[in-house]
Amino acid sequence: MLSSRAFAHPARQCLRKTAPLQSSQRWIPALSQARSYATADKDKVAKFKGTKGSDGKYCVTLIEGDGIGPEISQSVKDIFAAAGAPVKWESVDVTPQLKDGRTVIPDEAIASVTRNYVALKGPLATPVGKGHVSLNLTLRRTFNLFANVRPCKSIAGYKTPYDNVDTVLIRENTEGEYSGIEHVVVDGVVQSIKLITKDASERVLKFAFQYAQDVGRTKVRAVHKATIMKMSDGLFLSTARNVSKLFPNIEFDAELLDNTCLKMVTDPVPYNDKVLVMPNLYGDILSDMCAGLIGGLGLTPSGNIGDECSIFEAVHGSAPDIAGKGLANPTALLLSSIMMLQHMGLFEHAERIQTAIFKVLAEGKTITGDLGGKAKTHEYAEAVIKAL
Ligand SMILES: NC(=O)C1=CN([C@@H]2O[C@H](COP(=O)(O)OP(=O)(O)OC[C@H]3O[C@@H](n4cnc5c(N)ncnc54)[C@H](O)[C@@H]3O)[C@@H](O)[C@H]2O)C=CC1
Ligand SMILES: O=C(O)CCC(=O)C(=O)O
Ligand SMILES: [Mg+2]
Repeated sequence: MLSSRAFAHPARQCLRKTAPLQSSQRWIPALSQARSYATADKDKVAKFKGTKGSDGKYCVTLIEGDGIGPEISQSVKDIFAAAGAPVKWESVDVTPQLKDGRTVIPDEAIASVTRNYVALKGPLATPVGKGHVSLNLTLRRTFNLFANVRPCKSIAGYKTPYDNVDTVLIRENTEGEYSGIEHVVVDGVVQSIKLITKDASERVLKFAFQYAQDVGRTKVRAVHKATIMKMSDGLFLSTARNVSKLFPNIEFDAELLDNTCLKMVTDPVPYNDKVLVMPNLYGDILSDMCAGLIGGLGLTPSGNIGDECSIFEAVHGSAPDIAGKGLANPTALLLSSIMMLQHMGLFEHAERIQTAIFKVLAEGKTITGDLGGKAKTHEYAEAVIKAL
């Protein structure tokens, strides 16, 4: 495991001042367009964006998570309250339970997400080797959150060796190498099955093309390793080719994963007009790598999108090395909550909060240790509140 010091960006001393981002940064397409991803069931489509109560507030499920989760969740709660965002949090516990030998999420948590359609989630730790299966994966599977959208954009004012990074990765979120289907063949030999289905590939690929169209990206690129995994990645790739025919205005091509890694760390800018779509594990790894290009895991958000509900979370994990010390950077979870507000159609609140975040980051005076600053998590959150 990396220490926070080892993780700090090599360019952390090179902060420079520039103007905060002028234009709106929208990662989730506009409300009407995004509906085309959703189910044909009208009642469900209407609720997909969250439900407004009689008090004018949207009830959103909050899973604070492990490690740094409660600290960064507190920042989101404080900033939303100060910004007057019409969101009422419903906190739920997701301590895993064993039912018939399977890890399950407590019924109350499932009921809350089902009722609210929208959730914000802190990181959840997964034990290595023996122990419960990943709750992150369990949540994605339970709610059929088939597409994980992971944008990564350079932060104005925070200098890294890479300028103008603006990548979007869409990761298949329910199967692939994350299927967790493993068994011992004979003593000393284990087998892990990578499951790829046409149905799951097709739905994430359609989502990726639709997403590209909605956010004005002109190209979709499938990232694969069909040279080696000829059948599984082969199926993902052939499905991508078929789906591309439904979107004649979007250019489609494909690239081998290892080559993508090389090209991205050499020059990420050619990826700025594309949406990259890929099987589960590739998206997991590549999204951490992208975070490294812009200053680290403290900065990158994500959204797990399904047909009926969505869970927004940071790309990073529970960061046990810094947990409980007030050192965590809450920006990644905050930007995930901005994606959430955009998804809910609350664009004005999203814009106001993210403008304040980018202003504080660009000023560089009150930033957390991962970015080379000295501010504690709550001090950074207070600076954002002042900037609102
Ligand atoms: N979606 C989720 O909930 C995820 C959960 N995990 C779980 O998290 C646990 C820890 O995993 P690691 O490999 O250590 O990855 P990690 O992402 O938790 O941490 C990697 C490095 O990044 C730093 N870091 C991460 N988030 C940060 C933040 N907001 N501010 C400042 N520094 C930050 C950490 O201090 C650490 O040095 C594991 O149990 C893993 O299974 C890992 C990734 C995603
Ligand atoms: O569930 C986990 O333990 C890890 C998940 C993860 O790394 C991710 O979603 O990016
Ligand atoms: Mg990951």
